[in-house]
Amino acid sequence: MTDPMLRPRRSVLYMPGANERALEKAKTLPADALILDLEDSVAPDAKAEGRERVCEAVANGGYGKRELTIRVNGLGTQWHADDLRAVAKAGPDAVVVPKVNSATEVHAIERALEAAGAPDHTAIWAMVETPIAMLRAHEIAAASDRLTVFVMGTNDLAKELHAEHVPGRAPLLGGLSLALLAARATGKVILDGVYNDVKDLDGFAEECVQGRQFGFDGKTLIHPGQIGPCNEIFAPSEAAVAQSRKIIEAFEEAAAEGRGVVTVDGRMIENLHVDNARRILAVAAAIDELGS
Ligand SMILES: CC(C)(COP(=O)(O)OP(=O)(O)OC[C@H]1O[C@@H](n2cnc3c(N)ncnc32)[C@H](O)[C@@H]1OP(=O)(O)O)[C@@H](O)C(=O)NCCC(=O)NCCSC(=O)C[C@H](O)C(=O)O
Ligand SMILES: [Mg+2]
Repeated sequence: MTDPMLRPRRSVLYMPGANERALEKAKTLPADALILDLEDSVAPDAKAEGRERVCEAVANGGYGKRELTIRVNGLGTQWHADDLRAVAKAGPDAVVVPKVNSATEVHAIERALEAAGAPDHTAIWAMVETPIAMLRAHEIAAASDRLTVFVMGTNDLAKELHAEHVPGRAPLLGGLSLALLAARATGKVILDGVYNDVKDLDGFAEECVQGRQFGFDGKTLIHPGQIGPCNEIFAPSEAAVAQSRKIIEAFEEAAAEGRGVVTVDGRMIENLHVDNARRILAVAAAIDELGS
């Protein structure tokens, strides 16, 4: 794959790091990426055991092409430093750090990974999930090249805002937009937050469509049943791929005749639409490559 930023991250499944059955089951699930969690889903008494278990899972492998990440406990917790040291040794594709609130914190994480000898391929995925992180989203995203992905923490954000979870997510839209603006301005990938009602697949699909329309690259998930619909919704549709090919072809024909603008199906097409069509084809090709 040419561009690591184009790696498919439609479906990114969290699983409790202390749950051996889930860690094993994940090897067969069609998620693009996995987050082996040491934070919210692991009880304080099980943190040390969970840490050992997820690091062992990464070292043993068996997850195929799925991108493998570990979510550590947050800065300022009693587990953070030990988690980072263990993760640096295990060398997953990324370390997911919750509640990142400033560029200074990103630099501290970066230094800790370097000091612990983390391999270069272990990226930082920063969770943005507090009001201050929304207001500082750009400084956080721009703080490091090692930070490649923003992950929305919409449960924590709603909690901090004293907001209610409602269909359409009106109370969260300001924060989602700020994080998206920051991610796009700095060339980072950005993943939408989780949908808590694992039985409500209609509501889940609606939220996936909303996330895709907003511009998110994919969504974080909590249950295997959410993977299939999420993969489908975040992949370019056959119609979008066909339309992209048509746009590129029509524009190239026009350009050969010295024209910089053309219409396709009655709509104006300029260079920027062609760039977008090429991006859609590249995303579709990366998804095909993953499946092969
Ligand atoms: C939400 C769950 C607690 C539901 O669990 P359960 O009722 O046991 O589910 P099922 O009986 O339907 O499970 C069916 C089988 O699937 C396996 N399973 C379930 N979830 C996962 C998973 N996430 N990864 C892998 N495998 C999974 C079960 O083991 C069953 O397998 P089998 O027995 O072989 O049939 C549960 O789904 C769960 O724990 N989900 C993850 C919770 C989690 O990780 N939470 C933390 C991340 S979300 C977050 O932190 C939010 C963020 O920070 C924010 O602020 O927004
Ligand atoms: Mg959270």
